[in-house]
Amino acid sequence: MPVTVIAPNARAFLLQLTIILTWILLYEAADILAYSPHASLWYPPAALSFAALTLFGWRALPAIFIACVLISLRHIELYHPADSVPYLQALYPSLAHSLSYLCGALGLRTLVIRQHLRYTGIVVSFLILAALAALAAALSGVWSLQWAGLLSDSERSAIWLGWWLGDLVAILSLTPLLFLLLDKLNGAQSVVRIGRLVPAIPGKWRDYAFKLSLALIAICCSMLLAQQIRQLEITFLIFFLILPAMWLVYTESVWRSFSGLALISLAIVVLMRVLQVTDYAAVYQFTIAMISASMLYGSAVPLLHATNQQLKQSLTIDPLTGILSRQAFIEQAELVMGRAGRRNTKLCLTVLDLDHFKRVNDVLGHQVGDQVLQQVCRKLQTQLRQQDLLGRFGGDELMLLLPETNAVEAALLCERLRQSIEKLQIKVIDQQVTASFGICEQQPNESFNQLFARADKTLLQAKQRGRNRIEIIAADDFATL
Ligand SMILES: Nc1nc2c(ncn2[C@@H]2O[C@H](COP(=O)(O)OP(=O)(O)OP(=O)(O)O)[C@@H](O)[C@H]2O)c(=O)[nH]1
Repeated sequence: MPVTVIAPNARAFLLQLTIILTWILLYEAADILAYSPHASLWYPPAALSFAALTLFGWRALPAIFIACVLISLRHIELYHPADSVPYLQALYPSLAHSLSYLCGALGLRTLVIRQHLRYTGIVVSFLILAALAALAAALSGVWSLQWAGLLSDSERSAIWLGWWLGDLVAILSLTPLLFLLLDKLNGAQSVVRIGRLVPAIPGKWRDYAFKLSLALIAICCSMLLAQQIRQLEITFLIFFLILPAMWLVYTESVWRSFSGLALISLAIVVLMRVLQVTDYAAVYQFTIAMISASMLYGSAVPLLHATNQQLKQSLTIDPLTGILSRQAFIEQAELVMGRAGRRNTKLCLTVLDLDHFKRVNDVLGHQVGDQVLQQVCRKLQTQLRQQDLLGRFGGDELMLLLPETNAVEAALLCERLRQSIEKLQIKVIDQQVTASFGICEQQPNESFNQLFARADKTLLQAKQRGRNRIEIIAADDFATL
């Protein structure tokens, strides 16, 4: 298949072009939803500016600035054709927007890079810096428009709050998804790699669609009621949206959660416009802001869950050999022994230890020693039944619990195991790596510790009697195979 290689310069140009076009497209979308001049219910270009400047730093500045200038010029031509606005002054709002978001984005970049922020740290910093950058963009934006002669003093004081909220709501609800999309576009090389930080959660699309539909139904119902009844209290019904939204975020991947969040915010702003409930714009804007912040915090839950799973796994499984850790082996062995006692069935515990393993390390090195341990464990595992338990007591000492097995059967199995270790053909100087086994059959009401102590003593016997051998205690007597 032919492979297209894009030169770095062409790649950079494509990136700039993509940002400019997307920015303009988002501006047009926001313009449809503007409810008063310079005040949108939700202003997506701000989200793109913040996301692109955070991910690409200074490199995204030209694209953002050019997009702003183009839009400012068009805005002046459309809305102030008669005014003699010097075109140079049209640069003020573009500078105000670009520089405000650049400061916020650079702040976030610096924190992520210098402080090695973890996921929740990134979320908290993002929320604070997004709010500050949006505030700076709104205040400098209205001032710049006044300086350019496009806004009066009274208009300036009337619109800065709506401007701020519109920007902030869009940033909180759309930037997380834009972080993921732009990072993918950038070959997962960006500073904020949320997609990498949070593990993927496999889930059915049908379940995701169900949760998302519940959220959309909650939005539609509450907003229709608000339109019909037209009472402020009724608009607060939208807060119930938090239930499906949090269900979504706790149980789905960040990609699905953040796409859902973008869709939820889009549905609210579109319905606000369609149902003509813009009188309650502030309620809905605060709802989006609160839901977004909660979903962002909530998206740490799958991460915590995955970390817990990893921790649990590392406590249960011995990382070197992949067999049960000592603790996990003892816990499971006690359960199996309890069951055997109740059912009155036979059970054996074997403790085995590699012979002269210290020599393997001394002669061949610790790394080879590790490989020998891994090889031995793999070999043992292939010869055991599903109900048998294999665990590492520590060092080169392993434990093997054999349910529903009497001493004779255990001895036969262990003899096969002993031979298979011998056949591994790991030689140290002139000697083969072998193992010694101590087998004990469980006595009535015997605890794990008591059984282990006896099996360990039996192993010692095998070592003293020459190694590479099996010793058994069937009842109270020693036997040698
Ligand atoms: N490579 C490696 N070596 C380990 C590990 N854990 C313990 N050891 C080494 O395993 C050796 C265990 O030696 P011992 O069981 O005391 O003695 P031995 O040389 O096996 O002799 P006998 O048991 O008496 O046959 C020590 O040298 C430990 O340092 C490990 O995870 N990896």
